Amino acid sequence: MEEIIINGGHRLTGSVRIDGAKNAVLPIMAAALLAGEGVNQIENVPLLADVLTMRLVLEALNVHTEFDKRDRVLMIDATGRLSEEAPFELVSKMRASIVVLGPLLARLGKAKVAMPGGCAIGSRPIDLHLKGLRQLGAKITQNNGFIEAEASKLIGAPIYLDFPSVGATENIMMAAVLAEGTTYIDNAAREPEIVDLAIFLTSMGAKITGAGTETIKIVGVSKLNGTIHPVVQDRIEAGTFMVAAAITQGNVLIKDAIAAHNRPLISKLLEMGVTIDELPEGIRVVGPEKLQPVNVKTMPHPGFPTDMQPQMTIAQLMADGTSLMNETVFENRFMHVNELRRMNAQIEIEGNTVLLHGPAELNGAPVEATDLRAAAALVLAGLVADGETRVSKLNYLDRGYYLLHQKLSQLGADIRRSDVAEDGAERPILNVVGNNVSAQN
Ligand SMILES: CC(=O)N[C@H]1[C@@H](OP(=O)(O)OP(=O)(O)OC[C@H]2O[C@@H](n3ccc(=O)[nH]c3=O)[C@H](O)[C@@H]2O)O[C@H](CO)[C@@H](O)[C@@H]1O
Ligand SMILES: C=C(OP(=O)(O)O)C(=O)O
Repeated sequence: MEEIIINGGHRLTGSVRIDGAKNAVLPIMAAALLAGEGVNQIENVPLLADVLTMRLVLEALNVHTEFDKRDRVLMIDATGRLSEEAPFELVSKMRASIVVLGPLLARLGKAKVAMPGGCAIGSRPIDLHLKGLRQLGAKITQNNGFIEAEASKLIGAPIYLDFPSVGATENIMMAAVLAEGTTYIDNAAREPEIVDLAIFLTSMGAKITGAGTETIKIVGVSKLNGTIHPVVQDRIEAGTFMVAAAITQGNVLIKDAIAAHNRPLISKLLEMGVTIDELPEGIRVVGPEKLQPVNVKTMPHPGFPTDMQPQMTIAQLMADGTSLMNETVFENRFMHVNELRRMNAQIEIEGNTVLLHGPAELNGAPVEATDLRAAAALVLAGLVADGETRVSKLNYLDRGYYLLHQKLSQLGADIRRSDVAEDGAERPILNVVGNNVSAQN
């Protein structure tokens, strides 16, 4: 069983480099399907399990890919004869693979993608994706667990999203870039990853304005070409390190972090008494002796990100008093709470709100991750717990963090990753070469 083993109580100091964003690279990899000519060169690609899964999805669609893991460059050549079917085995492994639906439909006039199903944090329907694609003229049916979409021609249209869904905005954008005429997406998602996707598509030859605002305008073009694109920095990984510094009375420079992408987190950490300096070289975070309690509500961007909610609850637990966390985006994103209770945390759940009673005196314990950000939160809890914490089910962590344990160790945490073999002996699981992982797929 792979575990991260942490002995809490160490101050974090130094600087840390953040990788490219998972939530930007996945739709960008799907958008590469739109290039009928030329090869796409995606740079700053994070070495994550989800990236490897999306690469398999592309290869199942007959796309040729080459991944230079040392330099983090992924070449995607979608100029060959593509298949329209994204298989169940891969889509069921990663919900985000649903974003191949829009580009496949635009490129081939048809697509068959397995229904992604729910996941631990919520039921996560895709009705808004399908409604938008239908408004562009697609005929969509659901048969035997697959979504089948067809359109001899996509035609631009005004589309209003009932909720600013990130995935629906991306799927619709990627279909509309090759549609005839103009599409407006109203109440669009405004996340920085939407902006990065729009930059990528524009560089491929698409005509998009308004990404990052609530109305995105897309004027369809007849073809798109391959381009070169560096993936934007992962604001959630950056935010996770900001919380790590805040709770350990640390002093950490998050290199090249983009403050504008983490405004809601910065604002809440300042309220808690954390010192934050926005410098040309990044964001410096200095944790105080005592954190002040603070109430937080998750919202679509530019609200407080749900992907930082579990990590933020650790800062709230360490604060001097009771804090509230209200989760409004996903209906089941408090699964880390039961594990934290095993570490002696005093937490009450009332509907979609938790009351976190601080300052917690956390005890190290064996705990299990239940989803990606829960895994990160448990690692953070281990940094401030008394004694040894062992976090298992690291497959969740590997979806979104590359060598988190190594980066924390370089900042002074007592943390290691092990694979406990049959004979009980521990051995490192990742074959690390410099800042690279070899033979991971
Ligand atoms: C790969 C990726 O980028 N994942 C991110 C993306 O997920 P994802 O794109 O799945 O998230 P959405 O913004 O679509 O979902 C937000 C809410 O809208 C609901 N909804 C969504 C679509 C739909 O058709 N119908 C519907 O009801 C969902 O169930 C959820 O309650 O944005 C989420 C919200 O910031 C993040 O937590 C995820 O990390
Ligand atoms: C929920 C997340 O991702 P996904 O949408 O890929 O499950 C996340 O990154 O926290």
